[in-house]
Amino acid sequence: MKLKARLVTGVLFITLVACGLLVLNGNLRVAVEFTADPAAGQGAGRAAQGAETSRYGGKAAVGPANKKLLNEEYGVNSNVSNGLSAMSSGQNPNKSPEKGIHEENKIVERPPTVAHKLQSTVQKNRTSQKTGILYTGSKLRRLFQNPLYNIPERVSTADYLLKPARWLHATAEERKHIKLGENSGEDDKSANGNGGNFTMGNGGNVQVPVRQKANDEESIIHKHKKHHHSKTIKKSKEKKLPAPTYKSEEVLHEKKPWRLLQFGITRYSLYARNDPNVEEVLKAIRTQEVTYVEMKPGGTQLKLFMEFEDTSIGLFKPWRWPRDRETPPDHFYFTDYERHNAEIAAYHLDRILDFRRCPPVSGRWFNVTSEIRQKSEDEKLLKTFFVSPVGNVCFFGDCSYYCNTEHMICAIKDHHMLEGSVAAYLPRWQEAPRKTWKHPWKRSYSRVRKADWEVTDGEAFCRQVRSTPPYDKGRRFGDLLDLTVYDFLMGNMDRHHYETFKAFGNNSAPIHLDQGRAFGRTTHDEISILVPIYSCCSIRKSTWLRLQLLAKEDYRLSDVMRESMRTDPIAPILTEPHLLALDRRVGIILDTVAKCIQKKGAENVLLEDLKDT
Ligand SMILES: Nc1ncnc2c1ncn2[C@@H]1O[C@H](COP(=O)(O)OP(=O)(O)OP(=O)(O)O)[C@@H](O)[C@H]1O
Ligand SMILES: [Mn+2]
Repeated sequence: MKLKARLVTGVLFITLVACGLLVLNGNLRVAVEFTADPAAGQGAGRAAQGAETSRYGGKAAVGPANKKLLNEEYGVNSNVSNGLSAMSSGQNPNKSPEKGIHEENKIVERPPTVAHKLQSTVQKNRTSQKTGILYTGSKLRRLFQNPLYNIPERVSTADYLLKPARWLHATAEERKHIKLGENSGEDDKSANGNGGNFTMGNGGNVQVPVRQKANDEESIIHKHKKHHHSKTIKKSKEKKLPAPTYKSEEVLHEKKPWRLLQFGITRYSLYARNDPNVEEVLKAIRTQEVTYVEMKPGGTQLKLFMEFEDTSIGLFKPWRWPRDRETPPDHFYFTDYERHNAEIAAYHLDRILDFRRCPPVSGRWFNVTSEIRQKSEDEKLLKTFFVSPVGNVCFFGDCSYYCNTEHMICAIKDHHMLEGSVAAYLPRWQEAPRKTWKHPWKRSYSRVRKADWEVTDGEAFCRQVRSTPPYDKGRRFGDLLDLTVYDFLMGNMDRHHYETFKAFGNNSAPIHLDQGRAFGRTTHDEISILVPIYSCCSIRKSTWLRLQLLAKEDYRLSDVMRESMRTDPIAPILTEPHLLALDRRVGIILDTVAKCIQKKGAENVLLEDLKDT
């Protein structure tokens, strides 16, 4: 009770401070109300409304200053510029690139969550209280301090994915409607504040629910529990392990960064810009003892579930070939090897584009014997281990592609050491079920057949997509274009499906998973990935502005990517030619958009997601 009282007082205090800042800074960028794609939908409108009445929100003070926001204060040209020339234009001496830094203190970020506050001991040791990010390099720092990366996010209680997180963020009144003792994260319609307006499973021929993954995901948990806590888990329950029960005290005492990170998942992103748990989770992935390993069923190539000392789960993908090996030109995208370093680079890119839709991923060296083989009870996996003629420990596992002796995965250092990537795992399926959607511009995955979009007029195909749920309203169409930008930059042709959390219905950000086939070629830019942007002649405004920033010398994408990945335990993650390809591709996107704007006018091309009036 005492703790609860203190918590309420703390939150009230934050609200007061936030409101104070709003009042004091009439021309503040705080005024820009940011809902992920407010342009479009009722859904987003509802979210915004929710945010206004939320105790974190306060009324947005919209001032005339915001109108000048784009061209002056973001440090980008809001007039239509040629992408390649923007890349070489350098900085306008009249507009200080540092402006964002000086004004930093005025900017109200998403307020610290209660989960963050609970972690105060961890935060105390951080070098940067403000951002919670340990960056030393100047360009990345400058980028994240730019106002474009400090647009406040209006997150309301209802926007949090997990029930304990909603409870932590709720007012006393709202808490009455959140029954923590109950299991499912989905059933609590009263608490998610959407008035039953979720259109889950809404029809339309673009969406294709694919496969039930619950069993896959539960399996590691079952086996692990059986192994370590066999007394507490009854056999009869193994088939359908319930989601965790949440008791308020348990929630309040939650200290594990991986769990606190999950509490930060919202309708808009997997983590907040200032969430210190991201770095904490990366640190945990890099240093924690591996306690259990099992093959992840499903998917085409070998992946391992890995459980760590702190009970968190990671998804491991192994080193397959050297970083400078290019995908052979005759290789189909669907037969290409997955690259662990692509998964790591994709996480950094996602974050640098400010999407925050990809779970944190880190590289790590593992001892194949002591940290994989000896930690597994998975017979199917164990029987594939062997020692190669030169004495390296190898295995190949069980999967549909490349799981055979010809494609073995071998230790590449000291006979035992193997590099891999580990992605922080999303909340368990039972707690937060996800829906899988077919990407409308999915490739055919056949050597001979063409996909629909390849044999249909581009504009007509785009119109068809835009008139079909979930792309007809809400934020999803903008998200699809963001995904296009993301995939084009990485050269990822393997985006067949994407996932969202069911609890959010149609109006939520997609989760960026499975980038293992990205970063395959350095000299080739796969223009067909850009087709959605090209044939719809559309892009999200905030993304377009960020790309312009990343095209500038002071924020150059290759430089911030290099810097962002420098601290990874298996750095360098990308070779220089891959980094330089990123800059070239930024130029291509900006050129494509510039041509669209010339043809159709900015108001018809840019999807407004920055309300500035
Ligand atoms: N970090 C994660 N947390 C939770 N689930 C994940 C995570 N990463 C991947 N998954 C789940 O595992 C599935 C398979 O992973 P991934 O797509 O990376 O492997 P894949 O072998 O490329 O699969 P596919 O052949 O289906 O493309 C994903 O579709 C997703 O549902
Ligand atoms: Mn895949």
